[in-house]
Amino acid sequence: MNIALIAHDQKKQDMVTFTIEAKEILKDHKLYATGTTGKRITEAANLDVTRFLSGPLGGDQQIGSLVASNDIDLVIFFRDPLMAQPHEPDISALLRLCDVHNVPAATNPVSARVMIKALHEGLIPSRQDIAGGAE
Ligand SMILES: O=C(CO)COP(=O)(O)O
Repeated sequence: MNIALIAHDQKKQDMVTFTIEAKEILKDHKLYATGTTGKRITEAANLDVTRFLSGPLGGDQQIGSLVASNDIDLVIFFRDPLMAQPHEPDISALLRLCDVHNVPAATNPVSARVMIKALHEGLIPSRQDIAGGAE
């Protein structure tokens, strides 16, 4: 399965903690991340991550494009709800695409833990299996 991992600066430590905790599950999947988030995950959890641009430079949009083309099965995006981001439209667009294409998205650590458990138990459908259904 293809998993996108994204975290705003004040949430990056939460993402590092989450990925270390979920490493045994995450290592069997293909991981994608925005630039700095991916770097932190690779350094801290030693997981293989395909990195895109940093969020403010277009990374959210790059991941959004994968969501739109049915190439992402799960998005874990720890947003900072207390700080305005210069690329707010990109953030909203990415989460909007998750809803358009019915892709599960977790935006905080508790929902991410629930989601990763569901993934491990086979409860999250592969986009490739249902591709075409979202038109
Ligand atoms: O800004 C982001 C998501 O909106 C994350 O980008 P970075 O992972 O490069 O910090």
